[in-house]
Amino acid sequence: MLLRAASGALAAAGVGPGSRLCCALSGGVDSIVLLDLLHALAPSLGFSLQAAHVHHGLSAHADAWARACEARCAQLKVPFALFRVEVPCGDSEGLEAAARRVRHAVLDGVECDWLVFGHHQDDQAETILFRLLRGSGVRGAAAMAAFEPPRAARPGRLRPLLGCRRAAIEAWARQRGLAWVEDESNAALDFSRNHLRHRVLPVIGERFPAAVSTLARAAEHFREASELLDQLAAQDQAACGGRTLRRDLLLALPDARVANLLRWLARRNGLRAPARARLDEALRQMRAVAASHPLRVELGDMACCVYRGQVWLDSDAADCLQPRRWAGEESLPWGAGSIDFRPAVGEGVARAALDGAGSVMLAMCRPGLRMRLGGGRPRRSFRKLCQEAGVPAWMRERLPVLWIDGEPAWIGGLGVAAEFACAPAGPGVVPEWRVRGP
Ligand SMILES: Nc1ncnc2c1ncn2[C@@H]1O[C@H](COP(=O)(O)OP(=O)(O)OP(=O)(O)O)[C@@H](O)[C@H]1O
Repeated sequence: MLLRAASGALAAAGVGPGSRLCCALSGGVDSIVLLDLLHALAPSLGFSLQAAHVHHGLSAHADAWARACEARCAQLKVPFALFRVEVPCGDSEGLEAAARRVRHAVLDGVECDWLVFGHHQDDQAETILFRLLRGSGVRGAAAMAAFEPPRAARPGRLRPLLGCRRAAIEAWARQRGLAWVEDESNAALDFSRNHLRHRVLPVIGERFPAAVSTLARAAEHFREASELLDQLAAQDQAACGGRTLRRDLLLALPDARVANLLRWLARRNGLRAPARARLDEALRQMRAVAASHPLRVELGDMACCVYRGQVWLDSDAADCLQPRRWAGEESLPWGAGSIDFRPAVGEGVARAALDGAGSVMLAMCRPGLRMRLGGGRPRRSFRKLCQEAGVPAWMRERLPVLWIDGEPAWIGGLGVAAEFACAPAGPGVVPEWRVRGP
């Protein structure tokens, strides 16, 4: 039964000949059984198997767990990797959460297609209950996925035992005579999760004997709903103009859809989704101020920026705006956006000034920058130019400046310096700044 469930879950994720699996081995009964099952399935499904243990150094027994994992892998002739990590103390989310974050980060670096975890149905029920009690939304209530496909350089995640009960896993371990280690923290009732496991779920089970599988089923419904919300966010993003959103189109959407879209954008960029109250505040301000008013609202790991009719999420510290040499490229990256250089006639920077220059650099503003924007106009300081053009203070340090032999020739959002401007009907290059969210 357990073997069939695991094999079905692997097949559903497309695991087959050539797939490289790594069993995340804690040494506890769940992952010891998982390793046993994967080892049994590898020849018939044709995947290669390795195992990895993360040594957090937090428990007095940590060395013994690592040795037990290594010994079991040696018995099974499964290649084994041990990772020693340091868990930072004083994490705002607590030691357990910090350990989990460090563990996942190190496991993500394992050379494989799939990391395989021993989570089971009882874990799933505890997770959904725990998250609901913390007021989580649809996404959090979706709890854990049976599989998460590989992303960028990160291996995918598989949880082949997610449909299996803890009791069935323990029964398998006993029947096969497997040895495992007990994590003493699992018995400690002071952790909320353990409290749910040992105190709350048994009481619920007295009245609702199928509570664990029912809660796991509810998680699946939430997962479906969460996927639909993600699809809606992708559609809304496209309808609002793509990577940078058009303010007018975005604000034509109801609040709940704007919030859904901003959360989705944050997650897609590896940032923590902003708290509900911050999102509400961003929306309130966006709706309250005039369309032409620039705005920057902090949203935790990022900020929501509104400028010249565009809205984007900004996680870009100004110090990531690296100076770059321009040597005729069509486009250069600038923060999360780009500067595109468009050949033109009678506008932009004079081609001759660019071609004859010793160095053309794209960089931030430097102290003391002064520039004359038009023939008859006075030379002005950078601050004055920004004030006149209504560039908000938070935007100023991000403005790209094109420096020709150390002189400012163009400032993004402001214009071309009179000395470098292209003559009427002469060949020119127009730099175009494309602001984009992360
Ligand atoms: N120290 C470890 N080294 C390698 N894998 C581990 C380790 N600890 C846990 N795992 C893997 O994670 C699974 C879940 O473990 P556990 O329930 O202790 O973690 P969790 O914190 O509840 O979950 P998660 O780490 O996924 O958030 C285990 O079955 C195992 O596959």
